[in-house]
Amino acid sequence: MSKNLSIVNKDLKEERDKINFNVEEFTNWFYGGAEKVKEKKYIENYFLSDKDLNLELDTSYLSYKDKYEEAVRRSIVVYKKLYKLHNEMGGTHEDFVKIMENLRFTMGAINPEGNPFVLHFSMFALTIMNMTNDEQKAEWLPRIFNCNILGTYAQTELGHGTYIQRLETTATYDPKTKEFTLNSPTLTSYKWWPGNLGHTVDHAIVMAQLYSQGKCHGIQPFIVQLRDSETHKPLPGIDIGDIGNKVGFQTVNNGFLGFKNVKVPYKNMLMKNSKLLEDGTFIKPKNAKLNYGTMVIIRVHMIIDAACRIAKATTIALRYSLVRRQSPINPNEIEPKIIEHITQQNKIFPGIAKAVVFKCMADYLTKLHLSITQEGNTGNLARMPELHALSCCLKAVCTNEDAKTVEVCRLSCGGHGFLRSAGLDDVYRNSTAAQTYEGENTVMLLQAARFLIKSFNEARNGGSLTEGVKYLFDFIGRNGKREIFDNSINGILRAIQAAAAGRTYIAWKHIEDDKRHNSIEVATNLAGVHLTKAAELHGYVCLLQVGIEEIEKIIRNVSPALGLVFKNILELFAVDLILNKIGDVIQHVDISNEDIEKLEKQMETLFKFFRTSAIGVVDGFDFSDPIIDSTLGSYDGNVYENLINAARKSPLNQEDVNRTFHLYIKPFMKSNL
Ligand SMILES: CCCCC/C=C/C/C=C\C/C=C\CC/C=C/C(=O)SCCNC(=O)CCNC(=O)[C@H](O)C(C)(C)COP(=O)(O)OP(=O)(O)OC[C@H]1O[C@@H](n2cnc3c(N)ncnc32)[C@H](O)[C@@H]1OP(=O)(O)O
Ligand SMILES: Cc1cc2nc3c(=O)[nH]c(=O)nc-3n(C[C@H](O)[C@H](O)[C@H](O)COP(=O)(O)OP(=O)(O)OC[C@H]3O[C@@H](n4cnc5c(N)ncnc54)[C@H](O)[C@@H]3O)c2cc1C
Repeated sequence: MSKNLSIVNKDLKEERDKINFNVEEFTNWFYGGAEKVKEKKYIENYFLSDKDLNLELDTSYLSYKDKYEEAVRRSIVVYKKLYKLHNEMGGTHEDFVKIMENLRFTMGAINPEGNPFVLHFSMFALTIMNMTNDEQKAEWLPRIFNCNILGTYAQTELGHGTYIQRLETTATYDPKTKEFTLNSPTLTSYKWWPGNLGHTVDHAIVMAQLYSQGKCHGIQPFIVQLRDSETHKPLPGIDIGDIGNKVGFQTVNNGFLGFKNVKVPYKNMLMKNSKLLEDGTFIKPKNAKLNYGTMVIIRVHMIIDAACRIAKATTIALRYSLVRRQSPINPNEIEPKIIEHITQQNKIFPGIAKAVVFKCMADYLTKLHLSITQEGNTGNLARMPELHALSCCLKAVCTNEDAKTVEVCRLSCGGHGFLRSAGLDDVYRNSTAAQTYEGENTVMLLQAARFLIKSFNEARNGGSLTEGVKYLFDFIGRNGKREIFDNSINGILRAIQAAAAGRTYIAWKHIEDDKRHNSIEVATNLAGVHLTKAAELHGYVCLLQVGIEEIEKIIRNVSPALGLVFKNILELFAVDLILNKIGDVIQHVDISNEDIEKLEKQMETLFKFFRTSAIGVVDGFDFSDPIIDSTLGSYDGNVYENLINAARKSPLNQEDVNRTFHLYIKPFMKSNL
């Protein structure tokens, strides 16, 4: 960790002196090994030490346009260095991936309001890598990786983001000219939202309804050039621009795009899945949802992003809570560190546990995605629905928890948490954006619920279930009897499983009852609230189940002292979860008031143990000061010095008297109204 060289606040030093495990060992786990930590530090320092970035400039005070221009300038500095480093490292694909993984953190520090090139290296490149045939790969990939072209992923339209079957952009094929003609037939068919589209990129993957031989063949991806390679002027027929100010992501350059008779060559339709013969004959893919593959990959990646945002927010909140003193607990004693207030522990400690469990889930899901993709490459698509359901469910649950936790961290910093310099606002804005992009979270939960209902029917009919939903058998096997609660970690898991299965049953029954008077679709809509609750509970089941399995493995491989910390973290996650979901649990589990009181007591005991480890864990997340970028969360804990120094940098403080005094205030004060 690049630690601040200033003297560490004595309260924080005292906390660190009490840490009873090896923080570095935790860091090595979080980043996947000592070698990876070394790489991360090297890469971080390699980029952040570059004076050309001019990181001294606080971009939050700039205008909208200046912010964008500075973000582009900084990104180019970074990407030039990226290619230099890539060559130095050996220039392999793995080297590139290593740098990009580490840039995830570094880019946030360089462009706190978003990266105007993020889609090029993510959704644009991934779609071309995964949805093209060999010829197309050979044509496009070198140009993408050399940045000779810059691209984005243009799917969402003004009228439709969720129900992508109804996208309106058309691509009509003419076998005589071997070209597609792209059109935006209505205002609502304008592309709207794609990141980096407004003024940055010159190409896009455009999702459009394919028309050939007089028939519509559904949405297909096309590579479309939007701007001239020399002048960057929009090409004929292209109406393009920035969508304007947003809640966050100010420098991501989200854009709009309309087409009027834009010609695209035959070879630009991505042909790995669906195929169009030159004469216009359409050949269906093995599974129509293969064209949704890029969204699945990104949803999987979003779990680690959520874990990192929570890790960052809890690092800020905890460090601040260990140096901030307020309100004596015993009237005659000195004011304690605010972390001594148990409510403050309740705000921050479960968040730290979530970061760890989400990281376990991200690792698990990444491996699952890899194995299901490998199966897919051999033509076996059987597990695609399972992966889709799981990635939708966890994308929703983890980003919802993320936004909630980051906001609680902000509240836990009191007034100072509301300052931009506290560093929580950009984290929150990114968290809340993630609840919407890549599939709105309610919609994602409903997709997961479809899988749950199908699995429930399968279980009722004695069919087979995938591993993650086998708990539905237990529910059906109990035949209406409630699960008996036992206060162990596996007992908590069984209780959450019973709640998830019970809620799935309620939703299923709701649909079955309504089906008598309504279509299945209407009945499903009427059961929507139950369905989303069931999917959410299922997400928690997955998190706890994977958390238990992964943490048991970790405990076997780390020192006993760190093992105890992991055990503590897992229990914190589990007890916090069951207490938060107690209403659902009571409905389906035989749990007494005494059991609940015991859980509440257990939480207090867990807090007591975690009180000494917490600072070690957040230090172990290893966010360097430039990455944490927070007056309240810096390693040295000198929050008051940081706050006043940051305030002094406000543009208003660069002069004693602002011109508005003479222009408006003084005349107003002298006017006697
Ligand atoms: C501190 C460090 C922090 C670092 C953080 C870093 C920062 C982050 C930085 C940047 C982020 C930057 C940019 C964000 C970019 C954002 C991009 C986007 O948002 S792109 C647009 C995304 N759009 C969506 O996600 C659309 C959501 N809608 C859908 O996915 C589908 O329309 C929906 C809802 C799934 C429905 O599809 P539809 O075709 O209508 O399906 P049906 O209802 O007919 O049928 C559903 C059946 O299809 C199955 N299905 C659906 N999808 C899949 C799939 N992908 N795989 C397999 N199967 C699928 C589904 O299960 C149904 O099957 P059954 O009928 O039940 O059998
Ligand atoms: C920051 C950001 C970046 C983005 N980047 C990109 C990008 O790079 N490329 C791109 O193509 N798109 C991008 N998007 C678009 C994004 O993917 C969509 O906004 C998102 O998928 C939600 O779709 P929508 O806007 O149509 O919402 P809507 O579907 O209109 O949602 C509005 C409300 O209707 C509800 N609703 C809709 N359908 C259902 C249903 N079936 N059942 C129950 N409730 C329903 C939703 O739950 C929600 O409450 C971005 C969006 C944001 C905010």
